[in-house]
Amino acid sequence: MAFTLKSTPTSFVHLKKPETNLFLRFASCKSTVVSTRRFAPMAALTIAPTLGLSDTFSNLRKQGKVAFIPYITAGDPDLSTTAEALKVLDSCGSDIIELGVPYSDPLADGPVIQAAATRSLARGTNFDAITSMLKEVAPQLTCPIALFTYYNPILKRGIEKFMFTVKDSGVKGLVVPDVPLEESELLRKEAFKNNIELVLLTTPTTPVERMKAIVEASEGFVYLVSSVGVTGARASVSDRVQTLLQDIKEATTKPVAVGFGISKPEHVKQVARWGADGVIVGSAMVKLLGEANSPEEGLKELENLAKSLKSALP
Ligand SMILES: O=P(O)(O)OC[C@@H](O)[C@@H](O)c1c[nH]c2ccccc12
Repeated sequence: MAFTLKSTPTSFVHLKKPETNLFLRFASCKSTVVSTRRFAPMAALTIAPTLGLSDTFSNLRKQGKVAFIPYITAGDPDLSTTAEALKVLDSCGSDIIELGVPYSDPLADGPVIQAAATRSLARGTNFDAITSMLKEVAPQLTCPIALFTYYNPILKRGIEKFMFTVKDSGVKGLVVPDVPLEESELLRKEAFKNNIELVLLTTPTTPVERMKAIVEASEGFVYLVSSVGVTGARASVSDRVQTLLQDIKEATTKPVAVGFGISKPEHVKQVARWGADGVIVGSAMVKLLGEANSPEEGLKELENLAKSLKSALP
């Protein structure tokens, strides 16, 4: 389904007609004419439907590229800044954006993302406001959104209702870090019914047989948690990631993205060299956005970090 552009988004204009494909990125990063042929007059302004997670990775694999996947917390510092941040991250070349639903008991999160969730909830951010914002913004993005939520908010809303709302908002993927594999069957069924790719996570302490089952069940990509503990920027990425990636790639041809602790260009270079198909960066992004003196300052710093990490990737 092609979307008619309601208004030219600040960050991206994708003009597409059968005989003309003018692909321009007017971005706060920089205006890059990626590829252009003769521009037929009166081209219909349409946004091509966003690809899903798997298709995004297969396109990148064909180009020998590694996915840049930033994570931010919805509603921190506020939802309108989140909407702008999504456009900035998209225009800086993000391949997938992980958008976190703030939760009061984020067990796997370190202090930066916990604080972001607290600030967002204190402002009254809720699931309905997030999905309404996404319904407006997602069609303006070229990269897919993977919604990130803990399991409890899904159960509270009801899996079927939750999944329908997520699909209706234009989201293409879902990351649920604390759903036990044994309980994920219904979630996976509903996700599949709604054409949502449910991403599962494996960790350095996951037994090999369990890792194989997780990898088999995961859709879109496999999330490899790089280190034990909670989220948060680390000084370096554990070199255990190299062997963990090898073990997973012996078990599947599905793309594997690595997260936890990645915050610098040298980190993303290292993880890409080890064979990751994608790198996920959360806390370092969230800190800049949520702890800035103003939303404008936070968006500018977010853009600078996103550009430096993206340019460090093949
Ligand atoms: O923040 P980090 O260390 O860059 O890690 C990514 C992480 O933020 C994101 O993927 C995420 C946010 N909350 C989580 C909870 C569990 C697993 C992953 C996450």
